[in-house]
Amino acid sequence: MAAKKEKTFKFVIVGGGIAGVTCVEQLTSQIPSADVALITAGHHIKAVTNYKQLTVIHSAVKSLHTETHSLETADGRVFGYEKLCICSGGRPKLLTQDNPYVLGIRDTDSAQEFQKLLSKAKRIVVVGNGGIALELVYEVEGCEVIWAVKDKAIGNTFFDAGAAQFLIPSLEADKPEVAAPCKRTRYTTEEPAPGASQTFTAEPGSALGPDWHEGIALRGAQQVSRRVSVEYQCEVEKIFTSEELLNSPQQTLRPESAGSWPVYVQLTNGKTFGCDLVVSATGVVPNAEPFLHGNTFAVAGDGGLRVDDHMMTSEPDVYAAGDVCTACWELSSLWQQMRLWTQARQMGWYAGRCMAAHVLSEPIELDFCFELFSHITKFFNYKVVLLGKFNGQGLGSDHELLVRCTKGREYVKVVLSGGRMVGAVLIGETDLEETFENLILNQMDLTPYGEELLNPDVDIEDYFD
Ligand SMILES: Cc1cc2nc3c(=O)[nH]c(=O)nc-3n(C[C@H](O)[C@H](O)[C@H](O)COP(=O)(O)OP(=O)(O)OC[C@H]3O[C@@H](n4cnc5c(N)ncnc54)[C@H](O)[C@@H]3O)c2cc1C
Ligand SMILES: NC(=O)C1=CN([C@@H]2O[C@H](COP(=O)(O)OP(=O)(O)OC[C@H]3O[C@@H](n4cnc5c(N)ncnc54)[C@H](OP(=O)(O)O)[C@@H]3O)[C@@H](O)[C@H]2O)C=CC1
Repeated sequence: MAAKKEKTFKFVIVGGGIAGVTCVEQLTSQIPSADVALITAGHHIKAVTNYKQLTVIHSAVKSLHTETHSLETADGRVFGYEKLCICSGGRPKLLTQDNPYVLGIRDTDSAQEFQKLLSKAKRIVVVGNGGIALELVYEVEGCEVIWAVKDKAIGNTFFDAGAAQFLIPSLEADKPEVAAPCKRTRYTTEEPAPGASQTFTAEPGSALGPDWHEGIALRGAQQVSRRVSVEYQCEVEKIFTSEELLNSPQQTLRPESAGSWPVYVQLTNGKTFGCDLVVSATGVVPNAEPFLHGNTFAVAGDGGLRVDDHMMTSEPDVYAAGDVCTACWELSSLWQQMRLWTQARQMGWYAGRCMAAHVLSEPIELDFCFELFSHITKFFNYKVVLLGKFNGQGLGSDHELLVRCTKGREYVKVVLSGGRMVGAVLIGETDLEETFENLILNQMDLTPYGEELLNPDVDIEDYFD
């Protein structure tokens, strides 16, 4: 690299999302005198990073040179590092690039863009069957929603068909006046400090995370409340603009409909829908590219930087955490990676601890939070808790399920393998999460209890205390 290093920091963290900020917090608490730089492309950083030794640089990293331990930012500056942690997150894996009618939702800017376009929309098509789609189809009002999913049931990334069936009536009912309470710490974003170095580009900001739609009106241009039609087992065949459609020789639409919408989505089930906007809620791609060129990072099949049980990539002194990385250590049989806020925070925290431990030559073991998968969220105004191998992931036919369901109130599913609990899905106010978490962790043989385990007349909490 020709340019001279402006400064060499002990620690450099790239990315001001939850993973990067937690990593900084952990490093500065472990080694308060450490010289730390946070380099981030977005306008905002998550939460407060109020440490004297912290230098915040608002610019995107353009290239990384692991041999010289340096990186170059979009505004042409070069910084050196002793240890680096890449927390550059992910971006939406869009159905198609550069189509103004196809939108992904990731950060504040894209959510505002969606809100603006929605306010003029009468019909939108939502494609995808994961977290964003589940939240959107429930929250959007004043607009018809066509929801196209690949699977036989809704919410494939979180649920099985039973849970989906439990949830579906909520899409048809009116929303309750009072939303289920949120008992989680809320994070806010911080404006850049006055005078802080920054270049505003079209760079991605941090992912929105839990509760992102609270306080944002997701309202379309119609007088209807919620109206969702689900198109099952189909994918997008083609997306046309109105003009393309009118000029197309094989017109598949009814003539009266052609030309009345700005964009049309042809699905593999043979149906074509005109709409004002297509939301591509089709997953995330790790933001690893700026770091790859000229280096020899090991990259996982999903495009993430492979990390070991110390959050280290294959390049010396380079760590990674959050959505950009792929956990490639020998995983616990009860944990799997999902690109979630909680995991990004746990990884950032643990990466910070590992970096500090390595500098201080202290031993460090894989954190306990990677023992058991747990995720608490809210879908369709129900509290949802997912534990361990909640969908029998990787168990093949070697598992049995116990299910208890009360329509409109709760859905409880337990996954057992060899008589031991290995996962659970809890929807509604079940109060079972703590007991089940313990039963999964202690791997007690539950064979003697059989179906009694879910007997609503047995106070299971007392039973296993
Ligand atoms: C709409 C939405 C709702 C969600 N809801 C939930 C939820 O309810 N529960 C849950 O658990 N998870 C949820 N998630 C997922 C969760 O938000 C993410 O998994 C998590 O925030 C990822 O954090 P991160 O720090 O790894 O990445 P990000 O938040 O993406 O942060 C990456 C940071 O890196 C910066 N950056 C990127 N490239 C560069 C570069 N080249 N140079 C410098 N900086 C760079 C970005 O500006 C950003 O600051 C949601 C995600 C979305 C999009
Ligand atoms: N409450 C929560 O916990 C929330 C979490 N999130 C997180 O934010 C991130 C982004 O959310 P989201 O975009 O919904 O990602 P998800 O990974 O949750 O879901 C993506 C969905 O899109 C499907 N899909 C992928 N490609 C296509 C395609 N070409 N055509 C049709 N469907 C496709 C996937 O199916 P398949 O799985 O078969 O590939 C999957 O159903 C995720 O990491 C998610 O976990 C987001 C919102 C809320």
